[in-house]
Amino acid sequence: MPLPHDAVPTAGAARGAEPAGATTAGTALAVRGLRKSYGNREVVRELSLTARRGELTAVLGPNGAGKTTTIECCEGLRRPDGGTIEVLGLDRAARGADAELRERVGVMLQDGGLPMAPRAGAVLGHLARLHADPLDPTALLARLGLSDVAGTRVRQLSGGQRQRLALAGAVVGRPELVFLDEPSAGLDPQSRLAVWELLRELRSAGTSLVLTTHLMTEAEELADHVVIIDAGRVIAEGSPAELTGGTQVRVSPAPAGSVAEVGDALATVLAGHRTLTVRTGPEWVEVSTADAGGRGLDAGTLAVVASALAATGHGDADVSWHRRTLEDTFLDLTGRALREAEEPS
Ligand SMILES: Nc1ncnc2c1ncn2[C@@H]1O[C@H](COP(=O)(O)OP(=O)(O)OP(=O)(O)O)[C@@H](O)[C@H]1O
Repeated sequence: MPLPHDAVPTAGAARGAEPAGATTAGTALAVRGLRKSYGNREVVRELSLTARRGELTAVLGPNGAGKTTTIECCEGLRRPDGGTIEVLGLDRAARGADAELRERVGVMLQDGGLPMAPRAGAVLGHLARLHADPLDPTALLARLGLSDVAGTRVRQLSGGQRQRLALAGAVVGRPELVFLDEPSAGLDPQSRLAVWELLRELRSAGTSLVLTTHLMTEAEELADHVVIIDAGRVIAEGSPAELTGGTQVRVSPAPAGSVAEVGDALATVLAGHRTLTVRTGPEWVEVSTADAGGRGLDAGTLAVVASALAATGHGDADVSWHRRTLEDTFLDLTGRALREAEEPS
C-alpha cells in the first residue's frame, strides 16, 4: 500500500531524543520480579521480562495467563504488589514518571478504551493535539482504511474499525515505546496485514513495541523476541527461530506399526549421535538437532534416520520434513487441554 504523506511513523528515540535518566541503554522495558494479586488470587508471580529498544517483543500465553495484567502494570494502569518496572529507563513507580511517560509511551488497550460518543476523526484529532509532534491524523486514518468512517461515531464503528482506531490513537503521538494488547484480535485478513505493515514500519523507524497476541503467526511474522507466560510466570523466551528450533524429521509408523516401537528403535540406534534428539509423541516420532538456532536439518540427517529405520525393520515408515511452528512449541509448553481458572494460592 503506498504511504500517505506523514503516515510513516518516526519514533522519538529514532529522532535522537535519548531520554534523560535512561539507565539501561538498549532496554525499552525491564520487568523484574513482578507480582500482582486480585483479592487472594495471585495472577502474576515473580515475573521478569525484558524488551529491547527498537525491537518488537511479543508476549504469548493461554487465556488468563496474566498477560494483560502484566502489560497494564507496565502501562501504569495497575499498581503491582511487588517487583520493579523500568520503562524507557524510568522507574515506573517514581514520582513524575507517569507524566513523562505519557508523552513517550503509546498504549492500545484490549477493549480499545475509546470514548463512544465522538466521531472517529475527532477522537484521533484530539489525541494528536495532546502531543508536540504528532503524525497527521488524516493520513493515519487513510493508512488504516478508516477514511470513510472518519465522520462516524465510535459507537457505530464495527469491532475491527474500532480496533484500528485504537491502534491509530496509540501511535499518533510518535511514541518511543508502544504497548499493544491483542492488536489484531477480530480483524479481517486485509486489516491484519495493514496493521502488521504499520507495526513493521514503526519498528524500522526505531519504535520499541510490546504486544500481546494469541496469533502465533503474528508473533512468528513480526517478533524479534517472544516471551511465553503461563500461570503468571515466564516459561520460555527467545527469538521465534530459537523457540521453534527449525526443522525436524517426522517419522510415522506404517499403518500396522506402533509409534512407541519406532521411537524406541530410533532412540537406541541414534543414541550415538549426540546432536540428534528423538522425541516420541502420540502420532509420530520427531528427530531434531540439539542446536535450536533455527537452522534446518541437512540431507545427511535424513539419510541417518532412513538407515536407522531400515536397520530396525521399520523401513516402511513414513518419513517427512516438518518445520516446527511457534504454535507447536506453545502447545508443547502450555499443554493441549482447555484451561480452567486456577484456585487461589
Ligand atoms: N480486575 C480483575 N479482577 C479480578 N480478577 C481479574 C481482574 N483482571 C483479571 N483478572 C483475572 O486474572 C487472571 C489473569 O487475567 P489477564 O487478563 O491478565 O490474563 P490474560 O493472559 O491477558 O488473558 P487473555 O488472554 O484471556 O486476555 C485471570 O484469571 C482473570 O480472570
